[in-house]
Amino acid sequence: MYKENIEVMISKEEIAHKVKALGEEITNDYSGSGKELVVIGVLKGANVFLGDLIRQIDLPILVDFIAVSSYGLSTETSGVVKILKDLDLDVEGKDVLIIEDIVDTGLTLKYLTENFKSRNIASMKICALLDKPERRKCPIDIDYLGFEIPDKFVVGYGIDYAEKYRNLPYVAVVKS
Ligand SMILES: O=P(O)(O)OC[C@H]1O[C@H](OP(=O)(O)OP(=O)(O)O)[C@H](O)[C@@H]1O
Ligand code: HPA
Ligand SMILES: [Mg+2]
Repeated sequence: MYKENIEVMISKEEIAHKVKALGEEITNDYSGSGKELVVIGVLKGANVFLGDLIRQIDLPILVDFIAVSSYGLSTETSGVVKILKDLDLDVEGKDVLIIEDIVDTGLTLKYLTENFKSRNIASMKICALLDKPERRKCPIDIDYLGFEIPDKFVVGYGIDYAEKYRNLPYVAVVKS
């Protein structure tokens, strides 16, 4: 049974309630901005969160995705080495909202925010479902946050362990 060593941390009902609230907040904040809002999901993990969240955003938005490789802290560099899948859309002059599933060390978002700033965007905000502040290696301002969680390895709702568990409808802890 593939779910024998996991324990639910955040239920699908809690997630749904939070996603609705985040969508309403984002809708209110960007209403009447006059610029196109581009919602960018960070693959693979943010795909589920983005899919639910955009249906709670009642605005004319564009959607795109980006994927980066990361090998964590095993080197002296930022830990994020390259873009595996770049954006399809031109974001110059656009309002960009980055959608992440989880912010851990912050290295992925540090790399991405610096990369997007080099593309002459109009503005950039970050929306993350989960935040693990205890793990942070570089400061990241999260504008729209779902849940702050302790330093535990989580899976589900798009988030994986060795590419497994992304399909779980809730966020769970992998029991050691
Ligand atoms: O804050 P950080 O320490 O950078 O960690 C957070 C990032 O790591 C995970 O993605 P991963 O690179 O494992 O790829 P995936 O989204 O395809 O699972 C997660 O989905 C975040 O994108
Ligand atoms: N789970 C899965 N992937 C991750 C996590 C986590 O808790 N933190 C950073 N990447
Ligand atoms: Mg990811």
